[in-house]
Amino acid sequence: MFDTAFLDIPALTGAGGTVHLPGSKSISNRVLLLAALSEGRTTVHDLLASDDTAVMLAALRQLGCGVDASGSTAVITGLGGRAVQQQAKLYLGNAGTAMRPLTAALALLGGDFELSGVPRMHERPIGDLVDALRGLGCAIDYLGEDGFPPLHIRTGQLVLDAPIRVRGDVSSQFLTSLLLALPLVASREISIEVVGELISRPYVEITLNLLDRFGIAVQREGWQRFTIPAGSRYRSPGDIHVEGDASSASYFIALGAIGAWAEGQKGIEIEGLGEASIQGDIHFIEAARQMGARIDASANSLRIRRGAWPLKAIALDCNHIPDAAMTLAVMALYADGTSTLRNIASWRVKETDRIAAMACELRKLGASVEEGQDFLKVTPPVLWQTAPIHTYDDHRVAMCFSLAAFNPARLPVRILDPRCVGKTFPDYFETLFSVTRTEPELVPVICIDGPTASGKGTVAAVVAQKLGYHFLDSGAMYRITALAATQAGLAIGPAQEPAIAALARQLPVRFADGKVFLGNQDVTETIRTEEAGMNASRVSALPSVRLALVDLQHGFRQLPGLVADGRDMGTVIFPDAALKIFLTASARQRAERRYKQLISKGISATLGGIQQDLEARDARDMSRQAAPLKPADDAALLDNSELSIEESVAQVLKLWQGTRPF
Ligand SMILES: Nc1ncnc2c1ncn2[C@@H]1O[C@H](COP(=O)(O)OP(=O)(O)OP(=O)(O)O)[C@@H](O)[C@H]1O
Ligand SMILES: Nc1ccn([C@@H]2O[C@H](COP(=O)(O)O)[C@@H](O)[C@H]2O)c(=O)n1
Repeated sequence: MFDTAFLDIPALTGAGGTVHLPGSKSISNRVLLLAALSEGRTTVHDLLASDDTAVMLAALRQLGCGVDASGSTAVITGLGGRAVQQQAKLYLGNAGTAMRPLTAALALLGGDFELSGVPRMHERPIGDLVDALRGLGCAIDYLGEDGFPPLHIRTGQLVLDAPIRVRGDVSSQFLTSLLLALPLVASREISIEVVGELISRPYVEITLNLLDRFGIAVQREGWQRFTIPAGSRYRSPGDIHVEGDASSASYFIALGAIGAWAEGQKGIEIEGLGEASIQGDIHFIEAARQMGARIDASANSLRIRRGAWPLKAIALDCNHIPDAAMTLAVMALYADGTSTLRNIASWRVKETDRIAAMACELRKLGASVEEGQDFLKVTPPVLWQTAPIHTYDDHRVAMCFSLAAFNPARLPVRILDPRCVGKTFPDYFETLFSVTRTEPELVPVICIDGPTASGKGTVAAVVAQKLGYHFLDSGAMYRITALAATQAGLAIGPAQEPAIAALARQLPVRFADGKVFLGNQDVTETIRTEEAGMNASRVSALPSVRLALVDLQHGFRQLPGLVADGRDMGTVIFPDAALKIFLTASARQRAERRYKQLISKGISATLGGIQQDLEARDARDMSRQAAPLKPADDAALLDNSELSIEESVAQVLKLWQGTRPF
């Protein structure tokens, strides 16, 4: 997951590859609750591991439920219809799929519970559900504003002899919550009557489908009346599989429709989700087809390719695909006219006011947008612009706007707070980058060159981490080559140059979990000695060795960007880098830093000896024929003798920001 303040996505030019989707959020949290209410153990496979499921699992644990979760599998030992803990304070983040059903279940079970969430959760209405539950005799108080969480639930006096009435036109989750919870008290037949037009019906269909899997056969009369038969009891199915998230699929379906693919590629393939899905958002494929996407669908997989281009503008009632429809709003940027998305009033009470949010952010890109209480009209930009995209702690806003990176103006897109995708798709951006491509020159590179122990590696690694970029420690390549040569019995010098270059071309180097491997050998520490540095300096003076390592270094230039440190990053390897820094410090300072570094590792050294060594190494690096150490003509010079690491990093980031179009 990108845990950075922002993520800059370079302009993207193509898409192709296979996507494995995370499990559906809607199914995951419903299944967890049903498993918790059932007797016995349920093994949930392919469970979504995300912020929303994490809060549900934590709440179930607090209620005394057995939870053994690891990766995408969770074994739930159910409560069998009663909360073991009669008292708990549950924090439910921004997970509507946890807040609403748990409110209903705990109100019916009775006890003393407080349910709260993030500030936005306290702005999301729950009054219609509370009214319906109060009508049954449940005791629920508002701890803040009336109609909104946080809530205090106590034991009430249930009266179940009349049909329960609930509004269906604000959120279908109120009906879903009652349907999931009422079997707890179904000693007699219980009916629910929906007041108003029921929205987001496909989500209610998911609920009915899953209730059926857990032994509850709800009878339905149209979309107005639902009856839970007398004597209904939750029965664990034992094992249950969660299908891939259809709403999350929408970004990759759009990607297939927008991104041209290379000759011979099959477009975007999505596995684990197809026409047999029980999720309403699977109908997004029909909308995408209307816009021009070519989609081949089987029961459990989808293949998407670009069809009509530009996409065709649409006018669509999106009530049946409320979440995935946000993706259409961004696809509309690539359409041949104005697209209208209607019947989307429910967007206003989601993680954020999504109509307002989408309108505001689409305008930043240059689109003309008309916004109504329940519709959005999007006309593509005449002139594309770029600006930081605010994401409102809403995972879908963040994921949708990544698609703007295909803009014809080839502008990068900045997504603020990319971590918010953790709600449903923690690895969204990694997955995106694994199936997109761009021209190498569009992948930004920051080069930090300079003499030994100036702090290049330290600063470069922190800058890379703050930007979510890849990191190339090019010095390690020479250190490893020198080690490989020594291990092969080759004397480091011109006589063995062809043999060492041959070794370098095939160097079996691997970087994993902060470690460096030469073949299967962990050489992380071995290459860090002063002797290894000196050998690296000698080997790096051999021109054909340098040449042999060029492709390996170019290979690090991957989406979304690269920070590379070394001696010739800006002058030779990445001459087109967007930012080049030449980082220096006085020889005395550098010797002191290296001295402290070695002493802290338990390696004995003298300050004088170190200063002599590093000056000798710098002299050789600067005087060699091939790619000598020197600032690139367009490099910014940064002397950090008097700067801390944090100050050096801040300086680099400031210079970097100066190169960005945001
Ligand atoms: N202001 C500073 N900026 C960067 N590093 C600093 C600073 N002050 C102290 N250091 C320390 O200096 C030491 C040397 O830094 P680092 O290894 O990053 O240098 P380098 O230039 O990459 O060296 P080499 O070229 O030998 O790999 C580290 O222990 C680092 O923590
Ligand atoms: N781009 C580079 C990087 C390093 N070298 C040589 O390798 C030696 C070790 O580098 P460290 O950054 O790990 O200290 C260095 O002294 C250089 O001789 C290089 O030539 N080009």
